[in-house]
Amino acid sequence: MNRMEDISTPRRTKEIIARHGFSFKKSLGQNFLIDQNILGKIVEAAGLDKEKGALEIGPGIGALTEKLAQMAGAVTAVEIDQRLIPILKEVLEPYDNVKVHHGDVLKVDLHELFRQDFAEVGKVSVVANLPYYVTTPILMKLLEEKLPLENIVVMIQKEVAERMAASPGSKDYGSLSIAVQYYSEPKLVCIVPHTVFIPQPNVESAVIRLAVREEPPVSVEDESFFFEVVQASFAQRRKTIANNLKSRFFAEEGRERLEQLLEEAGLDPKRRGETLSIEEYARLSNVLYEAGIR
Ligand SMILES: C[S@@+](CC[C@H](N)C(=O)[O-])C[C@H]1O[C@@H](n2cnc3c(N)ncnc32)[C@H](O)[C@@H]1O
Repeated sequence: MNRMEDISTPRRTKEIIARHGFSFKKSLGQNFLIDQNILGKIVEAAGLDKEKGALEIGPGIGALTEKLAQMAGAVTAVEIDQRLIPILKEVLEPYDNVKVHHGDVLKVDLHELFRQDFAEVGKVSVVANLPYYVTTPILMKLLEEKLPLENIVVMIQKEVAERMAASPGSKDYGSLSIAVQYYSEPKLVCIVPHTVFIPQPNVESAVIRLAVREEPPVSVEDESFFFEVVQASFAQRRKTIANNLKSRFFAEEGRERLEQLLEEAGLDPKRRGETLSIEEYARLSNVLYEAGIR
């Protein structure tokens, strides 16, 4: 076999897997990419160059890592499956700008990792074909920890991508849309067919790009209270905001006080959580917070 053939070609992927006797673990969300076109779209969406860094979560056998190594100045990949570490070492050997760490990304100190691995580069992107069983915790960790990121380009389950990018009033709009949009500007890059993976997943996939904001789009008195108000407002989607907030915050204060505060925030108590914009949630949480509601 020609050693220069890309890791992601179906032939080379199958050869690497067979030679190492690797078996896929469904529980780790192992669906490897075997399509040059999709890999190209993912890498292009991140806008990498040799001055920039890329953090990959879950490199698998290195299909995407190889493309990142060709485009970025420094690449760091975190892989949970110990069995993949020697394979990655072997296949990525031609690239001297790649570091592979064994670990669970949810437990890794990412600020420390950034200090160690990205000291020499400017902006950093997260680029990954994420394990679908932990997509939301991984993305929320990346966003909440306020890492110095330019953007996050990830392949995820299509429904989750649609929820992240949804606007008020749509059926997909919910607390995940608001959390993601508080920290970033999401944009769907493309929908991806099952055929680009081995093994093929049972769900549809999409690539999404989150342009990380330097500042949130709204000013809130208390971030965690803001997110609590959002969560509470969507607790039961069919209920009005007044009814949802009543159950969560106004057990003692009473309905009248709640309606007074909603009016102060300029909100009709009969509206449902899915119709409120992020600005309206900010106004609402600030009014409640200043009134001493917790
Ligand atoms: C969908 S596969 C993507 C593999 C490869 N990047 C590709 O596109 O072919 C997800 C990868 O994430 C790894 N993984 C799963 N959970 C992880 C975690 N908590 N931390 C780090 N890696 C994880 C899996 O072992 C697997 O290699």
